[in-house]
Formats: sequence, structure tokens, C-alpha cells
Amino acid sequence: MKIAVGSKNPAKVSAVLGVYEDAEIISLQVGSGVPEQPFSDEETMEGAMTRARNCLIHSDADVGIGLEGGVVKMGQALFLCNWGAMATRDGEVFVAAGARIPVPGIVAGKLLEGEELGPVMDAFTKQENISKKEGAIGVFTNERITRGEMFLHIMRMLAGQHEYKLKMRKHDL
Ligand SMILES: O=P(O)(O)OP(=O)(O)OP(=O)(O)OC[C@H]1O[C@@H](n2cnc3c(O)ncnc32)[C@H](O)[C@@H]1O
Ligand SMILES: [Mg+2]
Repeated sequence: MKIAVGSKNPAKVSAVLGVYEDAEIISLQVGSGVPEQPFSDEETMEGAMTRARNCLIHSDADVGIGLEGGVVKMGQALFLCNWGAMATRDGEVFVAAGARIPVPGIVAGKLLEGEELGPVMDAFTKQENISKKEGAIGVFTNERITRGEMFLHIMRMLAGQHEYKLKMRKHDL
């Protein structure tokens, strides 16, 4: 099976590798069709789905994967929100969401002013490329859950839904 991932971000690509160890995996920079910083579940999920479909348009892969990070407002707090999508050649699209935690007020304030989480996290931690490494979720959970692990969880839910569908289809025959 050939799998195309719609991102070059190592935190995302490693999560796909973690589930599909034996597959041929390619990474492509594709459009998400949503703002760089999605601000709702709907927007973030749509970004993941568009990336997944774009992977099938721009490659000959059997399966396209889109992983997208955003934030969502709940009450007074902003929560990290992450979605994954898997598109297949027969037109199926599976989706799954990741674990969420609220971000500290100082970070939320910057995002509400229009800044992007990636650069805000780098400034906050005085480090570089946090979004490609442990991610915001890694920083704020003391690295008990890294961005890669969070996406790995999403990948398991995508792969599992795909497998279940194939299993059910076999039973129907
Ligand atoms: O190259 P791509 O695949 O776009 O990877 P990305 O790191 O930009 O990731 P997203 O577009 O999915 O995320 C949207 C924005 O939120 C940032 N972001 C999302 N989750 C993050 C996290 O856990 N840690 C740091 N930044 C994060 C990210 O850097 C972007 O500014
Ligand atoms: Mg991005």
C-alpha cells in the first residue's frame, strides 16, 4: 500500500510511519483550504479532509492522510484541537480527533490577537520549531503526550476505522 501524507512536518509524518511500518510513505506539501490557524473543530476537520483529498489528487498513492492542528474556544478557554482524515481511492473519507487540553491564558491571548500557535509557542518557550517536535501539547503536559504521540493516536483511529470497513465489506460478500 502506498500512503501520501499531506505535510512535511516530522511530528505528523512519524505518526503515520508509526501505524504503517511496512507501507511506502511519501510526504507532500498540500493546501488545507483553511486559514493557517484554524479556530474551530469544523475548520480544523475540514483542513484535515482537504489535505487528505489533495494527497490523492497530487500523487498516485492508494490512501491520502491529512493531519491538521487548530484551536477551539470553549467558555473562556482556548483548547488545542487536532483532526486527522484518511481518504481512499473509492471515495471514502474517515476522520478522527485528538486529545485536547486548554492553553494558558497568555498563549490564548496572543492567538485571539491573530497570532499563530507555532510562532507563539517558540516565543513562549524561547525555542525553535516546537510545532515540529513535542508541540504545544508536549510543552503543557510536561512531555507526557507529545504532538507526535497525539497524532499517532489519531492515526490509529483512522487506520482502525478503515480496517473495520474493509472487514465488514468482506462479510457482506
Ligand atoms: O506543515 P504543516 O503540516 O502545516 O504543520 P504545522 O506545524 O503548520 O501544523 P498545522 O498547520 O496543522 O497547525 C496550525 C497552526 O497551529 C500551530 N500548531 C498546531 N499545533 C501545535 C502544537 O502542538 N505546537 C505548536 N504549534 C502548533 C502550527 O504551527 C500552525 O501555526
Ligand atoms: Mg501549517
